[in-house]
Amino acid sequence: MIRFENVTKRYPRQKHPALDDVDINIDRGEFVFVVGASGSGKSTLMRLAIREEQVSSGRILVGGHDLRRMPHRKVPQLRRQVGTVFQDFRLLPNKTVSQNVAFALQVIGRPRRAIRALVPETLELVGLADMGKRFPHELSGGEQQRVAIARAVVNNPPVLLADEPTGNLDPATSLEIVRLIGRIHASGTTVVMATHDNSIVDEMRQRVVELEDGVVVRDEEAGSYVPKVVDSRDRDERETERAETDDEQVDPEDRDPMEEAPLGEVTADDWDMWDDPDDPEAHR
Ligand SMILES: Nc1ncnc2c1ncn2[C@@H]1O[C@H](COP(=O)(O)OP(=O)(O)OP(=O)(O)O)[C@@H](O)[C@H]1O
Repeated sequence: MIRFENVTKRYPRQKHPALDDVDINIDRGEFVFVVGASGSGKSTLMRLAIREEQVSSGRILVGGHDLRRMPHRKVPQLRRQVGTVFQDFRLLPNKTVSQNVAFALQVIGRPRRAIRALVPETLELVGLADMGKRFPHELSGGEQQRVAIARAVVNNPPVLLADEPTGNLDPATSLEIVRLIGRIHASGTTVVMATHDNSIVDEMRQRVVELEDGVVVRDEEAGSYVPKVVDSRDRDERETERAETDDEQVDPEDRDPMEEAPLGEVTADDWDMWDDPDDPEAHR
């Protein structure tokens, strides 16, 4: 379903690659935790999988489609097949809970009748049946994350990517969120979740891929996670390196030429691309 083949990602002017020769094969229906210390490359892996970034070398296949060769106009189509959830929820503050979830369907042109049915159904799935009329600021962090999850799955994508979805939540709420994602997985969705929260990894007992400085150092079925204590000098050096880069202007030459395409560009016939009958890889 998602295949990273010898993937290396170098950011401009960084001494070390963020990902270095990474090989991971995620089959349809799997639940995979991507773990590792801060800066190990987890978010980079996620961003590459939705083509927010491009690989420096190697290739990534999602549903059999080589992301390097995917035309720009197909990127919104890819992102409709891969629901995403982030640490900071990213809800639209001026829209209600229902409107936030409905918006994900409106931008892809789903008919009003379908939206009216799907939104309450999905809010019920995430345990927010009675909160459709509230605004994000009237919700707890855990509730906001449930809305974000509802928005990510309302279109029933085959894949859910969650990048530190519990990073802003207390331990009890984190567990509720990861159990909710577990239920979504049980209904057939392939889930990839980046985290450095060992308690949720240990609770779920799913496959664990561990990154260290951009390299896969462990790939284990039903794994657990014992975070390594990072030498504070190493961490300080890395943070300084990152800060120096952030201060610099990015040369336009170094920018990803495939900037994010607006979701509104998607047309109905783009759906065909996902299940390409001529593509032997598409159903892996
Ligand atoms: N846009 C960027 N430009 C330059 N370097 C970057 C960029 N994004 C990430 N990096 C560098 O790539 C490496 C991997 O970062 P990444 O954000 O993928 O790690 P992470 O494991 O997700 O960390 P965290 O858990 O703190 O989010 C780090 O050294 C980081 O400084």
